[in-house]
Amino acid sequence: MEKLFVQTSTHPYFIYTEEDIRFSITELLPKNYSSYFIITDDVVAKLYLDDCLQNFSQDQQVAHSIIPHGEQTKSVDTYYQLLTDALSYGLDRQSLIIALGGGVVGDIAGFVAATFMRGVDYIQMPTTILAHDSSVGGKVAINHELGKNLIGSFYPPKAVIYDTATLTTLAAREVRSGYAELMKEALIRDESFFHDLLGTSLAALTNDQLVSHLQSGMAIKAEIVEADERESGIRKHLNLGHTLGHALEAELGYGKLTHGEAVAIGMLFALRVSEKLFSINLPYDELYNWLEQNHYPLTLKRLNPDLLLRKMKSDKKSVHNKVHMVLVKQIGQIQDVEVPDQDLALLLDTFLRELVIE
Ligand SMILES: NC(=O)c1ccc[n+]([C@@H]2O[C@H](COP(=O)([O-])OP(=O)(O)OC[C@H]3O[C@@H](n4cnc5c(N)ncnc54)[C@H](O)[C@@H]3O)[C@@H](O)[C@H]2O)c1
Ligand SMILES: O=C(O)C(=O)C[C@@H](O)[C@H](O)[C@H](O)COP(=O)(O)O
Ligand SMILES: [Zn+2]
Repeated sequence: MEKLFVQTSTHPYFIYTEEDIRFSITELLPKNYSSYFIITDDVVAKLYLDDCLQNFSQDQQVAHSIIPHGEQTKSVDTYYQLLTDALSYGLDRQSLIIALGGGVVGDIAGFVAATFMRGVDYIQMPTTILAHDSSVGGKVAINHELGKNLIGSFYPPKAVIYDTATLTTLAAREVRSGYAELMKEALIRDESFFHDLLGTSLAALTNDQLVSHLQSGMAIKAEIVEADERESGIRKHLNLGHTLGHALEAELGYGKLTHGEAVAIGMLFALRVSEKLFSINLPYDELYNWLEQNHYPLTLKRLNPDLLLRKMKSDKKSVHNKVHMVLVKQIGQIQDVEVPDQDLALLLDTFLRELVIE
């Protein structure tokens, strides 16, 4: 079993990664809890809920709630429903919440844990490639119509239990989505990882490749969140591609693009802006070609740039209503830069012309 340690301001935790580890949850928990509340979505429930329930004996109190799959579920309504469920199941402060699913389940279940009775323990059981990122670091949130993850908290889990066997059932689109965040981690920290990914065909991905990429990605993520848990400095680097990415997700309607697809377009934009503002050349074409060869959607319907800009300003990195973008000086060298409105409008307009179809 692979074990990665993460220190936080409140407690340390481990990320356990292994095939079929979903059958050994209770051995990895820090203590016995008064009750267990599994939160999952309808797709994951059909595949893996029974396997998780098998971990518990008859005399343990275990409840579960199944939420609809997809980004639209990361809403205040679902959040409220989950709190109601937790209350009606009789959860108390010694209960454990188990987030079984992708980033949507992880983010909303984590936010329920952060706020139920002012905070109860929870663990992450990621089941998507993308959730190698979302399950680590304790950012938990729900969306607002006006922007992504605008209601949330920093609330680290007590453990991350990552069963890589569950990734075999992912749709190709979700594999792509997860690889966008791996590409992001490579761009911000590790040039050889970046070239390794550029040489990877997602259609021909082997299990060994996947596991090695996940280990590299999680090591980068863990190192950054340990150094800057609450995003006052270098954690912003993990937001590469997200300023435009999140704006696209909200403006197009949650779930139209997957998070990773939106971040992929956002990373291309961040590279273009970096090239212009720093007068340098970056591997834009290499990234674009890799995304195209792996069938990422790289065209967009016509969007109102003013509305998109407004959404970019609702990003949590904005200060005094000015957009801040995470930019690339060279692979592994990242800078958070305030981009003046006029420059941004011009750069966005040019960029969108390359991508927009009628
Ligand atoms: N907290 C963070 O640090 C952080 C980091 C990155 C992304 N996120 C958030 O994560 C979310 C995206 O996460 P995601 O891409 O995992 O999306 P998701 O949770 O919606 O999962 C994608 C789809 O795959 C299905 N699925 C999940 N596991 C499966 C499996 N093993 N087999 C088959 N189908 C499976 C789900 O039902 C869903 O339909 C976004 O809301 C994003 O904002 C958060
Ligand atoms: O962990 C982080 O920090 C990240 O930025 C990881 C991102 O991949 C993730 O999408 C995160 O939720 C975005 O954070 P936000 O603060 O912009 O909502
Ligand atoms: Zn992300």
